[in-house]
Amino acid sequence: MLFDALEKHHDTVRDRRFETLLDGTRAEAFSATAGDLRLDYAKTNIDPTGREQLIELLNATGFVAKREAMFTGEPINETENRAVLHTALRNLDGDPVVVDGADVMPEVLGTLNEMRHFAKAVREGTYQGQGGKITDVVNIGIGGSDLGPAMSVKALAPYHDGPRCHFVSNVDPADIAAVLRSCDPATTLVIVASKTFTTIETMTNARTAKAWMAEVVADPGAQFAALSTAEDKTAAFGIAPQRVFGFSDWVGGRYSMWGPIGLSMMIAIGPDAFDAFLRGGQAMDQHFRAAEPVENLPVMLALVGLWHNQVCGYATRAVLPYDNNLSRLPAYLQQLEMESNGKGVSMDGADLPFHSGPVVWGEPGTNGQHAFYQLIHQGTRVIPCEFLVAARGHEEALHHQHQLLVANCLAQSEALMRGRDLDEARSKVADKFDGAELERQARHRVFTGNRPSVTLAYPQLTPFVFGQIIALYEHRVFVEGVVLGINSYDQWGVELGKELATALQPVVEGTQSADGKDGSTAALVGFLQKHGV
Ligand SMILES: O=P(O)(O)OC[C@H]1O[C@H](O)[C@H](O)[C@@H](O)[C@@H]1O
Repeated sequence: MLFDALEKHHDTVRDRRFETLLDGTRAEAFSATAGDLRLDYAKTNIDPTGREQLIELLNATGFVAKREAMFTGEPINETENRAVLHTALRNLDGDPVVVDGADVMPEVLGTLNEMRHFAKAVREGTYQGQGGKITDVVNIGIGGSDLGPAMSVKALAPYHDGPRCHFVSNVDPADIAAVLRSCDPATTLVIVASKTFTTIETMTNARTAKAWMAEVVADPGAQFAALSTAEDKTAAFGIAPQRVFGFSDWVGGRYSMWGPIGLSMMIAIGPDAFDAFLRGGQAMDQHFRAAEPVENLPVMLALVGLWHNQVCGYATRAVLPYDNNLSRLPAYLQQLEMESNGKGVSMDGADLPFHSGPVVWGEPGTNGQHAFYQLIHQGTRVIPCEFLVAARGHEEALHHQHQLLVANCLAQSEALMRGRDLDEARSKVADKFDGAELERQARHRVFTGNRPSVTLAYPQLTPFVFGQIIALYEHRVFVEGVVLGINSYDQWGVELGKELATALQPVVEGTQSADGKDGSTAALVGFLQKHGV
């Protein structure tokens, strides 16, 4: 089996204290830098042999050829027979990328230019709403058409000098109603972001927004823009072609914010800062494509992930940004990683003989410290943690607070590694208790330690650095997918629920009976109907 040798090796290192591995050279040897990023994975129990075995495993998968196949536009999304080319969206120098015999770059760069013109016009007021300059932008989308731009606008808040941006995703009317209540229809631009332009939540919200606008302005369609691969459908919705920004099916939804789906971000921070974001992604692409495995950040991040999930058996991964502007990063990564690598069969359709990708979750530090870190430190399950931390924030006058933030981040990874043994715990409470009570109290204060973490450090969350970070995570998903032998670029697992929801709608509305539904579903429908659904 794929991970047999690694599992055997794990048996030989599992009881070794991490801190005993940390001699004078390990911190450098078990970290990697690229561009502005430093990835430290020294606080794990991966030793030179383990790392060698992980790299051997990677090489045995034909990784180098597969990486090249992705960058050169081969249809590596085999179940949908599509190329996977989000990297082309940040290929700003325009080197040809050929799909089905044609270079896609002229069109990519052409659309990018159209976006720049439109974003500039919105920001400067040469494009206006029917009541004057645009004050608010409402992006209506879900999944990849929401999480990327919503997370980014928050991440790059210090660079936000355009109109206010709002994001509506949920079909729950509470979401759109709250946003629309805060906007003036005469000065609002609505962006309908949907790769397929069929997603029921997005289309429902888009119709609601159009009706809201139609109550006030004469031509609501004139204040709508669309981001989609389905230009026929955007026209049917009444959006003029000059405000439709198209892209191709080789851009996966969860990889799409580098192109038209990033329009709200571009309007918020301006085309130049958006370019810097793209340049950051491009710099990471160049690094990922060329660097040797041990120096390659996405490769090492992926191999560490595989070690923890598939070899050590740790089922989840906590992402803990000590950077409040990255508060939506965990949600974004949940889609990126879990929709990509949450698969039960390998590329050829056979059952996966090991676990697929981990559960990804998290919240920013220091907030999480006062909530769920208890379980990370003392719970019975080991949870590998990924810390993100900047040397500098953007609030120069409050730099001392930033230093406290950094100290907390470093303290957490140190505490997870070192722990606190019974002797130390005893000495902490020896002045308060004695005898059996001292023993009992001390045991509650023991930290086992040996809990792994990686830390991604960077100078400051600028658009350029942010681009590097996101591209790093994207390529990590690719590497993990290659080793697991799965297709990271489809998402059939979301289909069944969609189909059943469509079938259940008339049952919920009461125009169709619940007969034929399972007893639990029928009883829940009955309860909700009794209470007015
Ligand atoms: O952009 P859309 O076509 O509206 O799709 C929005 C989202 O919905 C789908 O169900 C997929 O699971 C996501 O990958 C996608 O990002």
